[in-house]
Amino acid sequence: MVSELFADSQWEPVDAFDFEDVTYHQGTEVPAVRIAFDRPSVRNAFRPETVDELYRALDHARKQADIGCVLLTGNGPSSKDGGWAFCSGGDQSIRGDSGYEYEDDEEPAADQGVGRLHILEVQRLIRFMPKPVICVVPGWAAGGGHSLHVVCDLTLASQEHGMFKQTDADVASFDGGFGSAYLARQVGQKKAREIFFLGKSYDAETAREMGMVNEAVPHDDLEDVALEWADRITRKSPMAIRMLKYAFNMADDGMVGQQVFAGEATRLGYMTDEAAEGRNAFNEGREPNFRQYPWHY
Ligand SMILES: CC(C)(COP(=O)(O)OP(=O)(O)OC[C@H]1O[C@@H](n2cnc3c(N)ncnc32)[C@H](O)[C@@H]1OP(=O)(O)O)[C@@H](O)C(=O)NCCC(=O)NCCSC(=O)CCC(=O)c1ccccc1C(=O)O
Repeated sequence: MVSELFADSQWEPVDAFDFEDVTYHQGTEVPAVRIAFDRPSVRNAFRPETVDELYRALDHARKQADIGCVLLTGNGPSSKDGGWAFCSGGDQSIRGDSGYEYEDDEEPAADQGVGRLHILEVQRLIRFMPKPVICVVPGWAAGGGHSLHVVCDLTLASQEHGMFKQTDADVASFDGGFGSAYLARQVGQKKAREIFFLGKSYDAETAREMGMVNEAVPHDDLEDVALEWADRITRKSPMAIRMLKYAFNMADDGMVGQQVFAGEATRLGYMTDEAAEGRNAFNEGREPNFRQYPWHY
């Protein structure tokens, strides 16, 4: 069993990968993928191997032209105590003095003498990928897991088990990027500071009222609703959804946000006759005739 909430008939495994710490499935009817942390006995805490696999799955999903939406979730419940989690952040049991350490000494990064903090690369991948990522929270979203939910485009949470808690300051960690600054955009400065400084736990309904969760839904319906949302999104114009995501990002992402948005605008520009005229004129060694194109207003 992948997870108690997993609907077998809706998904098939993505065969290209043989992951240990995450599961990766593609929709049978909806053009979406489901990527899930698969370490329920430690509340889906991530170790460097988990982050590598997560990155590879997300990057694969990013490049699939027939996939329009990513569901990011956590498998469960824990066979030890029945507890549910989306993700409880970095696995503290393998945290070294400068970051999280690989168990396998053969890993190229393992012999460089510093631990890994590359969950931030995953955050950037989620932020910049040209399709919505929905965080599906069946239990705890804590520490770096809380930050991951913050950076996702949308968050759906289990009414009964969804719990949100920022523990970074308890373990001397601090997400000074999206996990805090973008959170403040969602819930406001006072609440964001409360979440980090006090480290209180918030249930799904409270998190929704605060503005960091889109909807709290009955636990048993959580993945069905997530798939319905993915179905709804993927019936819309891919170009419009992509441009909207980048437009939403741009206000907070500075020149990088502008660059990402402008890159997509350039792609759209390249698709015009006007752009073809510029290219053809150069290749044919002649002056471009741009006078044939209107100055739109
Ligand atoms: C999530 C909890 C609140 C859940 O509480 P509860 O339901 O009571 O379960 P427990 O009994 O505590 O846990 C069950 C079981 O799981 C183990 N476990 C849970 N979380 C972790 C973890 N993060 N690492 C290792 N193990 C974990 C726990 O020990 C139990 O094991 P048993 O053997 O059964 O006893 C609660 O579990 C909790 O508070 N967990 C810790 C949350 C936490 O502090 N996470 C780390 C925050 S720091 C971080 O995530 C760094 C992320 C990062 O890489 C980063 C890097 C650079 C900049 C920023 C960041 C960033 O912060 O994002």
